[in-house]
Amino acid sequence: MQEFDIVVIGGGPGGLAAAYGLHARGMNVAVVEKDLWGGTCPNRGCDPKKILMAAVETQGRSEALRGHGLSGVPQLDWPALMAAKRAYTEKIPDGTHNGLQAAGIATFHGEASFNADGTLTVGDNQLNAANWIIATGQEPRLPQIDGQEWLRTSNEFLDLDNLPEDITLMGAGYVGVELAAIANAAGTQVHLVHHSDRPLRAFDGDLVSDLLDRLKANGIDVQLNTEITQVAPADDQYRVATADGQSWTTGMVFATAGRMPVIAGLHLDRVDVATTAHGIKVDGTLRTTNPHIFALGDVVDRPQPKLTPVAGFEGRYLTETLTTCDAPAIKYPVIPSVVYGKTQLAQLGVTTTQAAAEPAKYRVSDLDLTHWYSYQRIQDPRARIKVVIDKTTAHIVGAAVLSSEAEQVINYLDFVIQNHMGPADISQTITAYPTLASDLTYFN
Ligand SMILES: Cc1cc2nc3c(=O)[nH]c(=O)nc-3n(C[C@H](O)[C@H](O)[C@H](O)COP(=O)(O)OP(=O)(O)OC[C@H]3O[C@@H](n4cnc5c(N)ncnc54)[C@H](O)[C@@H]3O)c2cc1C
Ligand SMILES: NC(=O)c1ccc[n+]([C@@H]2O[C@H](COP(=O)([O-])OP(=O)(O)OC[C@H]3O[C@@H](n4cnc5c(N)ncnc54)[C@H](O)[C@@H]3O)[C@@H](O)[C@H]2O)c1
Repeated sequence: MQEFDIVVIGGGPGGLAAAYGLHARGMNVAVVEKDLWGGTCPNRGCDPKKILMAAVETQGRSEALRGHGLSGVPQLDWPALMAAKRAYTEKIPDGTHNGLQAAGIATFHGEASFNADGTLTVGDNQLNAANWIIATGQEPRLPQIDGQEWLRTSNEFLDLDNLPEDITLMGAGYVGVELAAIANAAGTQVHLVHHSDRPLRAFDGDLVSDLLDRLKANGIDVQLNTEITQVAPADDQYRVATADGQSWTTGMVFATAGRMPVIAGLHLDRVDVATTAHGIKVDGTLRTTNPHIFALGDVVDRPQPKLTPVAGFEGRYLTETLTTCDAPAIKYPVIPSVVYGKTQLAQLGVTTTQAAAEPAKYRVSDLDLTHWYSYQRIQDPRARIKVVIDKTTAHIVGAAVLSSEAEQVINYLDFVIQNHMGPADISQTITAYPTLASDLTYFN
């Protein structure tokens, strides 16, 4: 039996933030990882996706300027792009593992599973700890359809040697919309199929509608209110059938219908850790129903979006709380979410839906930015922002942004909101002109 102060299960961004923080505070820490050191984000999530997106964004910017000073459109070279992605991702697992070892954090590779006496088995190793942190993340959910075994996921998409000429994506959430944008830019015919009339529910409805219009304008076959019921092999392709009687042949079908918590192999029932369909139940201090077991990151059932910076924030929170007495409950700052692509959709703080429900408290200004100088300069085909302002304080408290630059604008507004500023405060600052930051003065 090997004894530790803390054992962290899961070597992704959340688990690693906690492990490094607790080790720096003098704790004897071990991390267990069953698959790739570094977890989803750098191996098969945010980072590889954003490497592919660099080519997508550049193509989008060039397309927009065609006839306005540029001619031709750069084409994606998939094998070269995949080589660039792999040059980054292939170093992640060893680099992460070496970093932990160099820091003096114990590492175990294998699937962690709790025993009835509260200890942990990892392969031939038995571990015991004063406290435990579960940071096992999420994995793709495969819808229960006829032919489920033929469905691929984002894991495979982000490592394809060759992209088929035609693909079908089942679900238009974050993953579905982003993979659609990548494949579309690479010249593939994309069918983006969503079962309801309202994808990306957490985002502003008008802006989602604008985004879907952009995807359609780029040639993506967006099908709403469409349920795929069957996928079957057809020669070297697949035949897709829907509940409303449609069918088509496609090169590959990807399940982009959501992700689910990775808890199956942990045997949480043996240590009285309660779960829901959305993940592990925790209280305000990220403590599970077992007082010595904490959970953080994607595997937790909580309303905050499941994103890398949120997992890292929770890791840093546990670093503080597990080394202090009477820690206060976790308090999240505003959390920006971005769906990436040639056109990006971003969201932060009080939503336009919340604002509409409390008209006495909030007002929303809806600005079409398409003809503003910043967007005309780059010929952005669609740019729009909705800013939520608290009527009492005149502070900006929320925003929804659609444009090829939304990721930048939402981060500026993040600082504005964190610093309790409104248009009057912004007008007292001087930013470089003409830039996206100098536009902030006009968002009132
Ligand atoms: C395609 C895609 C794109 C994304 N893009 C973005 C983005 O642009 N921005 C963003 O902020 N977020 C993005 N995300 C989400 C982001 O990847 C996650 O929020 C983040 O990785 C969560 O970190 P985590 O540490 O909670 O879990 P993970 O990173 O999933 O790490 C959990 C680790 O635990 C390990 N594990 C599981 N069970 C066990 C066990 N029993 N024993 C030992 N180890 C175990 C797993 O192998 C895994 O390595 C994306 C996700 C996907 C899938
Ligand atoms: N840019 C980013 O920050 C980014 C990118 C990718 C993933 N993520 C994170 O990963 C999480 C998971 O993303 P996701 O896209 O897998 O899930 P998601 O929940 O965002 O979207 C899945 C969508 O598929 C729909 N769906 C479910 N079953 C379906 C079916 N049978 N047919 C068609 N549609 C169906 C759901 O209604 C949902 O709208 C996100 O919530 C986000 O936190 C973030």
